[in-house]
Amino acid sequence: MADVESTPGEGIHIEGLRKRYGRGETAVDALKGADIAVAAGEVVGLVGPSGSGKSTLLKCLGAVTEPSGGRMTLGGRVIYDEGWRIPDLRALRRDRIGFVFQAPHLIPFLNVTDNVALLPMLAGHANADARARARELLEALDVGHRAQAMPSQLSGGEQQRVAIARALVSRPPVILADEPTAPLDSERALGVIGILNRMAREYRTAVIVVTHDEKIIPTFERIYHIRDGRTHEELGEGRMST
Ligand SMILES: Nc1ncnc2c1ncn2[C@@H]1O[C@H](COP(=O)(O)OP(=O)(O)OP(=O)(O)O)[C@@H](O)[C@H]1O
Repeated sequence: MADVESTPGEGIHIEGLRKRYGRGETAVDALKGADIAVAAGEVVGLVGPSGSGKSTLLKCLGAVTEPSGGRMTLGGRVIYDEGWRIPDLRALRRDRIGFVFQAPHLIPFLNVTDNVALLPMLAGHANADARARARELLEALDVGHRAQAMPSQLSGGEQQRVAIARALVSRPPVILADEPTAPLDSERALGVIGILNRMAREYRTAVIVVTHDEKIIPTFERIYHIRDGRTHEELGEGRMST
């Protein structure tokens, strides 16, 4: 949408991504060469022990922290390339990256539709268009009947679906989900992963799920393990049924 143009539907790719915090003797190399390729429509897992660099990688992927080196392309557009970066990372975050967190973080004084429509409205889209797009997504996520409700009137699972609608509203080429199922029981956790798989396919979005959750790890076809700042790809059990 808005300021950042790209070819939609080409996923996210990083090569040799590095991140050093600080300098001199106290410098920490949190990422030493991370490689990830997620195609449009694909959902992958990202797992790793504490301190391995997961949060740093997620922040770089989400254009929250700039890497020290390496390359990233998103939706067919180069974002970072060995010290160079696109000028407007804020517009990129707003328009081209969807975030889903452990807690839904809905705005309590806006109804469900406006929670989903808020970002495109702030980005300058007509309110009616943004709300129509929000309602379409809420329908697709089976919460269309709650479109006028306030967040506090929704169940936890409904709130998480609204948060997924909000992440998709700008049709981002990538969604970054940080422990999206941690507080949920098995059935609800698998429900959320099922929805992310369905939405990835329908909206041609690449989805990266950072997780420790043993309930959902068997659902991934591919998993990136991060250890000591480097990624290793493994085939998962991929027992997804959506
Ligand atoms: N702002 C920072 N300044 C200096 N070092 C940092 C900073 N942020 C993270 N680190 C270091 O970088 C390394 C990777 O940290 P990161 O937070 O990415 O790990 P993580 O895998 O997300 O861990 P956890 O699962 O415990 O959150 C760690 O050694 C950490 O101490």
